[in-house]
Amino acid sequence: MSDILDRLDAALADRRHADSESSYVASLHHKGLNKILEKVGEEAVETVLAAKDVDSGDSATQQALIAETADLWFHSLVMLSHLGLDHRQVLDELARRFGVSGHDEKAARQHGQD
Ligand SMILES: N=c1c2ncn([C@@H]3O[C@H](COP(=O)(O)OP(=O)(O)OP(=O)(O)O)[C@@H](O)[C@H]3O)c2ncn1[C@@H]1O[C@H](COP(=O)(O)O)[C@@H](O)[C@H]1O
Repeated sequence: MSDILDRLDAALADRRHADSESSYVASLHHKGLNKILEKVGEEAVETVLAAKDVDSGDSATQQALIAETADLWFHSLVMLSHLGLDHRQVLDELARRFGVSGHDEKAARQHGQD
């Protein structure tokens, strides 16, 4: 999986300063962080709506959710790229969390606040 993420991040870096007319990625960077965040929010909402529409066993609604999730991931990667970050830091964070129960992590956080 991370092969396509590596390739996509390389493409995002390459397209960052391209011509906005020919590159959607360049046009997002050109419009700035607020536009990119607006797209992330929009794609998050569309993902939630597509998930609510999934009919178990119905491949069309499942495919619609997959497409919306891909849009969300893509725009999230553009956001990271705009801020000088990339997917590797996110994967590292997921790796760091791997095997740590969310309940245990939350309890440790709350304990630390006492
Ligand atoms: N993976 C993607 C990708 N996924 C989704 N999109 C675009 O994201 C947009 C989705 O947003 P919407 O559905 O809201 O479309 P829209 O209505 O046209 O958008 P707005 O006008 O509302 O901003 C569409 O234009 C999609 O084509 C993507 N655009 C580019 N990529 C990758 O980025 C690379 C570089 O793209 P360019 O910069 O366009 O060359 C491509 O080769 C791909 O690998």
